Amino acid sequence: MSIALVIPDRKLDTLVEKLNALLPGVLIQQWPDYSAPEQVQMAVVWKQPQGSLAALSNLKSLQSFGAGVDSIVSDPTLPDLPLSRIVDPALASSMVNYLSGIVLHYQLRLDLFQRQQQQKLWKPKSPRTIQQICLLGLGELGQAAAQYFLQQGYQVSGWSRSLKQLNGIQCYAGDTGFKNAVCDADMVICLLPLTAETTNFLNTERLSAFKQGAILVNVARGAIVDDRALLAALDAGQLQAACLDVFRQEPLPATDPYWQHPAVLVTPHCSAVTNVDTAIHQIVENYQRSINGLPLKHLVNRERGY
Ligand SMILES: NC(=O)C1=CN([C@@H]2O[C@H](COP(=O)(O)OP(=O)(O)OC[C@H]3O[C@@H](n4cnc5c(N)ncnc54)[C@H](OP(=O)(O)O)[C@@H]3O)[C@@H](O)[C@H]2O)C=CC1
Ligand SMILES: O=C(O)C(=O)CO
Repeated sequence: MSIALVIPDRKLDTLVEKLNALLPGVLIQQWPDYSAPEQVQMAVVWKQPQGSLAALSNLKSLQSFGAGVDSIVSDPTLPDLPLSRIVDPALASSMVNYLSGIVLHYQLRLDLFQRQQQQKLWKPKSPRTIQQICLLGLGELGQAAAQYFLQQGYQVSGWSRSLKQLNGIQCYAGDTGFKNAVCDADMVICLLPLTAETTNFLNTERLSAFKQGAILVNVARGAIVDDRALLAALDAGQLQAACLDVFRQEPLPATDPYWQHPAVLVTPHCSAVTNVDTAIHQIVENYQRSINGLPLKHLVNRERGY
């Protein structure tokens, strides 16, 4: 009985400690130093190197250590096994917290006042109007954010692959639905998964469907945005600002124009990080399900890629 952790570049002491406490007798092995790879039934994976699961000859299931699985399913050596992802109210609450802070940041014009401070410029201005917020993606995180903003009194629209019916939220799907979802929104928040369909999805044409002067917040994945199109839309004033938490290349290279752009707020992929204290329960439950031949919770649809 064993679990393998294939999570490079992260300190895993707390995760190992908690797994040992909750699953006594289960051997926790860490890539690349597997001691008994043939004993591993479940692998907990995040940005795993290609081939890192090859030695796990009796592997039954895969558990992502995060919510988005793009970096996992893009591995051509990934075995064709059930893959589950993290769905955790604590993750959703962390995302909602970040997004509520970002809305206030722009409403209070902190972006402008920060620039003015650099010039020692004392120039008061009344708050920005943010009345309608659009969520691209109405899944676990998108719906949590949509419900929060609705409770705060904003008008909320949302867009997803399949059409939803959510009280108080204007829901849309499909190509024409996209335009209707974004056209009146003062802020558009991207919470789509990165898949073949969503790569470079926010291109020139789609950004031009946004309301003039809208603000884009991307907390999903960098490659969903066509970076050149976004920079052009900002420079032309089609968009007023962009808050970016995720990037095509992370860490964001020092030469990237986003760092210096006056209309861009860069945060280092920190809006919702997996909380070991809460996510551990899903990992343990899925391990127990896996060894008992039960379906995992929060399975990824491998064909759709999310
Ligand atoms: N920055 C950060 O720290 C974090 C970022 N993330 C990112 O957030 C993403 C969303 O997470 P989560 O809410 O849990 O994901 P879900 O899978 O629960 O929701 C995804 C939503 O996107 C919609 N969608 C998928 N593909 C399309 C498409 N082609 N066109 C229109 N809508 C589409 C889905 O539609 P439908 O409902 O019809 O299936 C669904 O509503 C993750 O994939 C991850 O990349 C997650 C955690 C932290
Ligand atoms: O869980 C995810 O998908 C993340 O991006 C965590 O940072």
